[in-house]
Amino acid sequence: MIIRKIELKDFLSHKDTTIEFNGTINVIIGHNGAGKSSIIDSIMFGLFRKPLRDVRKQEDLIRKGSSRGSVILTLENKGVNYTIKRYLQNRGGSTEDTISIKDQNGSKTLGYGAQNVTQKIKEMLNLDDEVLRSTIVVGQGKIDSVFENLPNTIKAILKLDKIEKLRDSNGPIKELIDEIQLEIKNLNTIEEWLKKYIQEKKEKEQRLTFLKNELSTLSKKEEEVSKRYDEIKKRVEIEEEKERKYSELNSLLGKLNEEISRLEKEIEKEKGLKEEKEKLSLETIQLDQLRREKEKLIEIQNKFKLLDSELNNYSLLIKDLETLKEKLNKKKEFLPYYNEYQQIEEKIATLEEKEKEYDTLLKQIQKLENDIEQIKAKIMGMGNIPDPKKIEEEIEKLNKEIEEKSRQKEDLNNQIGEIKGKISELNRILENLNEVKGNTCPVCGRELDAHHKIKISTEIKVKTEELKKELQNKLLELNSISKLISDYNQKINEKRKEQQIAIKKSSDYESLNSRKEELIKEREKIYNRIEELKQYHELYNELKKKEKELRPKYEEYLKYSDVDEDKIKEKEEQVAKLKEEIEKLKKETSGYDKNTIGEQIKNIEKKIKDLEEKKNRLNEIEKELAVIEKYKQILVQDKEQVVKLKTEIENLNFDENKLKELKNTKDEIEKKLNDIRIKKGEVSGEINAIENSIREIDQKIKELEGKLKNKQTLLSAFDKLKKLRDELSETNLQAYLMNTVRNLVEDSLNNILSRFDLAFSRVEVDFNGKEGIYAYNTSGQRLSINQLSGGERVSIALALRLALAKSLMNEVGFLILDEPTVNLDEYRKRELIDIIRSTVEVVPQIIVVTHDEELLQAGDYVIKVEKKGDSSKIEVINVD
Ligand SMILES: Nc1ncnc2c1ncn2[C@@H]1O[C@H](COP(=O)(O)OP(=O)(O)OP(=O)(O)O)[C@@H](O)[C@H]1O
Repeated sequence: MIIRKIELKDFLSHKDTTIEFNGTINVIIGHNGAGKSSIIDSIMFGLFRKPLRDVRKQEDLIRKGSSRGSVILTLENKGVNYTIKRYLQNRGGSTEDTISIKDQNGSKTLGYGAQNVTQKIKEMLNLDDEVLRSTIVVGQGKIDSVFENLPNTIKAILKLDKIEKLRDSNGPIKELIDEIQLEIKNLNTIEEWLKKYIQEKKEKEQRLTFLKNELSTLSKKEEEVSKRYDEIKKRVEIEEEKERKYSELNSLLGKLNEEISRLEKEIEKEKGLKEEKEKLSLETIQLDQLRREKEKLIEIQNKFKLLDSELNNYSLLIKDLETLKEKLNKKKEFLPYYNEYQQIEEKIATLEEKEKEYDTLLKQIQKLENDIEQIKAKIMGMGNIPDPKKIEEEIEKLNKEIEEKSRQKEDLNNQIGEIKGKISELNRILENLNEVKGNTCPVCGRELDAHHKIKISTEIKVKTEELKKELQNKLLELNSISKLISDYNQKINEKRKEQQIAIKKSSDYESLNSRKEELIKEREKIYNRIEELKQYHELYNELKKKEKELRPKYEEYLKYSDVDEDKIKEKEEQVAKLKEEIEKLKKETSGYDKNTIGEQIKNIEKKIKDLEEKKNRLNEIEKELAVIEKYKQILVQDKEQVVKLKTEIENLNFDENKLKELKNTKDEIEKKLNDIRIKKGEVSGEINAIENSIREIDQKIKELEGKLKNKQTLLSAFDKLKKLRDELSETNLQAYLMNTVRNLVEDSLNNILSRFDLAFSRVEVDFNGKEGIYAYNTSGQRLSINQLSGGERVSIALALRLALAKSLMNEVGFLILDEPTVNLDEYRKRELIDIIRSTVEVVPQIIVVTHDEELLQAGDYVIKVEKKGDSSKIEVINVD
């Protein structure tokens, strides 16, 4: 396992640093305080959350000014990367640490949380931070601290503490021994119990035999008594059956005698009932007669009622007849008016059409007059309409003016162009004149002297001024003409608008006028038709007047129009029929008094009611007599039955005393049988209980015997464990292991030292000696570590750390050294450089932190650390 990369965020002096360890010997170089050791701290923090330096609390590792920090450490083992993320937060913030693996199959988280991650790393490296600090992570100036407590370091690497814990007096082996001892003690007690149970079983079996004998004697007795009991029981049952029958027949006999005396009492009533029947039959003979009488009287009473109503109807009919006759007279009186009215109506109907037309025409005339008046008003409202042609002429005139002015404008533009051309020509001459080198006049071609130059120049300037003035005037003129043209255009626009309005107005005027003419023509036509219709209209009015006058008489006639001679005749017939009817009723009711007939009916009804009650009683008596007749027959049968029952009772021959005697004997035998059975039950119960108890004892014996089977095994386990505990003691297995390791480390150490070019023949590891390590010089003298020079000590210490790493810490592939050259002179330093170079053969990766530039010679990958402001920065330097 080597360190591939470390990424720091706000960790100690590092704000944001990423370092890759790409060399075999990676040298981290920088001035004091640059932030080098912080990198080692971060590696240790990444591995175990414990920096190399002492900090009061973990928050002190966060870069000042920041509230959180983090370290991401990447380790590599045979092409597989492990990434450990550790977080620091102020005030208890929480972000979980993680460890994840990344190989060709992708990445996977192996653990969450600070403790889990640390545990995982311990398992991967197979050691903890303590061991790492005492061996391959070396703090500033602490290379030779490895000599201190070497045996303990090795014990920690070998995890001998775990063996010690195994055999501890509270440890698991001792615990097991105690448990087994206790178990054996328990088994001894069980053995005693077993003996007791066997004895108990024996006693119970003896008692069981005795009880079984007794049970068989009792069973025989029971059989014999039971037989006797069955016999007597049968006899009792026969007598009891007789007893039952005897009492049944007696009770029947009693019931029959009771019935006979009840029937005889009922039959006695017969005579009285017959006499009553006779009497009532005589009395009720009149009932039908009375009923017929009553019906007759009711009929007469109804006829009286009908007569009253018919008399009333008669007087009403007579009244109706008179009214009809009066109406017929009136009808005749108003008939001529009615006929006249009818004729007028017919005439009006023939005129109705024309009258309607007349009316409509009058309305149309009214509307036409209105429309004509409105059109006239509109025409008046239009006022004078200008002539569009005249306006067109004015526009023509204006267009001509514009043409004229445009021509003038064009002339002026030409003139202005000319003047401008002249001015620029003169300017050009003037410029040329100033620049002329030779002595020929550019204007006239004559000799050009200074005087001539001045003269020409003055002339040109005068001329230019004149031209400019002229140009000014022309421009003014051009301006005023342009203004005139735009005024004319403005006027033309206005005239065009006027012209459009005039055209619209005159077209409106035309259409209104023609509409007016049309309406006047139509009005004339209608006037003519009205004239034609006037005579009919007047006739119509006259007829209407007459119709109105006749209307009341016509309506009076209508009131009686439905009356005629037939109706009167019909009424008269009705009167005659009713009169006949009345006469008939009077005849039928004669001889009766209308006022007393009601009273007569009531009296008869009372009598009928009385007789009906008697009739009911007569019916009841007849029913009772029929029942008595039946009773007589039953009585005869019952008496025959009594004789039969008495013979049957006699034949039974039942004796009550005999039954009593038999019952007593049966009770005695039954008691005896019960006593035997109770005794038998008791004996069986005891037998059962004893058998159960024997079964339970057998079960217990079996269980105890099962438990005792282990006793031998436990005894031998007890001996073995005791022996094992002895074997694991410091003087046995641990001593053996330490000795083996000692040999291993010693061989490895000598092997490494042989490459360091030191003047020792051999180095010895001795855990018993005070110093732990001894060196033999070439003369064979044994020297303790304290007797060696500082440089020699550093060499041996480094070799020892490497030897431990190589022989005992296979999983770790790196060595970290912080400022290893402190306290070394120049010569030793150079030696150390050689040694570090040689260590590469032992450990695949070395990380050295130093401020000493000389150490650069040892490295094949150099990382420079600098403090810039408050923050550390790193830079990879090419060593060459
Ligand atoms: N929590 C912190 N935040 C910011 N800076 C810190 C913090 N703790 C310590 N420092 C500073 O970090 C700097 C680097 O310390 P570091 O021990 O890594 O230096 P170095 O390069 O190993 O120096 P030296 O060779 O002197 O040991 C020091 O200047 C120290 O003051």
